[in-house]
Amino acid sequence: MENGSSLDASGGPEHSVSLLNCIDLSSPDIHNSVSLLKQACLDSGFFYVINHGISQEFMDEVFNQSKRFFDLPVSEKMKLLRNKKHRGYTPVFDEHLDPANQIHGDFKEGYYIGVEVPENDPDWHKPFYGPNVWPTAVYCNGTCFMNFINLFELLSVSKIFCLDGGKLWRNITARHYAEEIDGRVLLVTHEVAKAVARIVALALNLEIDYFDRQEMLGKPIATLRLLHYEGRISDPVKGIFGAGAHSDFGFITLLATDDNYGLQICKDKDAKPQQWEFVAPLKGAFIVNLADMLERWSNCTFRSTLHRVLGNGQERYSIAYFVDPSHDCLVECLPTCQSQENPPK
Ligand SMILES: O=C(O)CCC(=O)C(=O)O
Ligand SMILES: [Fe+2]
Repeated sequence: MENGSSLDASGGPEHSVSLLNCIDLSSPDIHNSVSLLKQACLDSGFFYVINHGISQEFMDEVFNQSKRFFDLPVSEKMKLLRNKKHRGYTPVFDEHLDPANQIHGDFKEGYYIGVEVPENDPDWHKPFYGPNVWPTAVYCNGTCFMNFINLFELLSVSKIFCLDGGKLWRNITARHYAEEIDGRVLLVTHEVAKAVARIVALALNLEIDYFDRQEMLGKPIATLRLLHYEGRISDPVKGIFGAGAHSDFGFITLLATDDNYGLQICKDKDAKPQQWEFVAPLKGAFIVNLADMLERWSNCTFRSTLHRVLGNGQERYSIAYFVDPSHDCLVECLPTCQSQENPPK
C-alpha cells in the first residue's frame, strides 16, 4: 500500500501529518509572515491562515447552512443542477478528478457560487460571470427551508456590494463569508485572499499591492464551492476516493474544513511510491494552497501541490474559495522570477 493512505478507526490519521506553516494575518511582524509563507510556498504550497478576521460563529453558521442544503432531497438539489456558467449543484460522482487512478467519480457533492454581474455589464457574457442559481422555498418532512434561503439572501444579495469602476458590481462569491463589522460591509473572504496575495507578492519580491490591481484580483474570477463528502471509506488501492488527486488550476484556494481528517497532500508527485501526508483540520483557520497559475507565474519556484481527499466513513464538509485573476490578466513569468540563468520556463 502506498504510504499515508489510510485512516484509523477513530478517524484520526494512522500515518504522517504534514506540519504546515501558520500565517497569522493579524501579526504586525510582516517580515516573519513573509518568511513563513515563502518557506511554505517553496516547500509544499500549503499553509494555514489564522486570525483572518472572520468569526468562528459566522463560519459555524455557514457550515450549518451548507449542511442544510446538502440535506435536501436529491430531487430538490437536482433542480439546481450546475449550468453552463458553472453555477449550482454537482451530484456525487459528477467530478472525476483523477481518472487514471479512480474507478469512478468522487464521492462528493458540491454547490458552486460565483461572481455575479448585472446583465448590462459588458463582462456579463464572459465565462464564470453571470447569475447564480438559488434554492426556492422547499418543504421537506414538514420543515420549511425558507430560513435557509433567507440566510443566503441576508448574507448576500441585499448586503454585498462592491464598487467597480463606478458601477455597482454585486459580488456573490463572498456571500457565505460576509459579515458586517462596524457597519461596514466587507467582502470578507476575498479580503482574506487579498491579504494573503499581498504577502505572496512580498515573498516574490514584488510590490505589496502587485496582485491588488484591477486586472488581477481587483475584479477576480472567484468561485465559492460548498462540498459534502459522503460517509464512505476510501480505498486508494482500489481507486476509491472522496476526491481524486489533483492540483487546483487557478491562483490560490482558501479552504475551510470541518473537524474531520481527509485532505492529503503529496509533495513529490514523481516519487515512487508516492508519499501522502494528511493536512490536519485547524479550527478557525483557512488552509491555503497555491494553484497551477501561480506556479507558472512564479517560474515554477512556488509549488502547486497534488492533493486528494480520503473518506474515513464519516461525513465531511468543506468550503473552497477558488481565486483567479480577472479575465483581462496577462499571466506571464513574473519579472522577479527570471534571470539570464533562470529564463522563463
Ligand atoms: O475538501 C477538501 O478538503 C479539498 C477540496 C479540493 O481540493 C478542491 O475542491 O479542489
Ligand atoms: Fe483542490
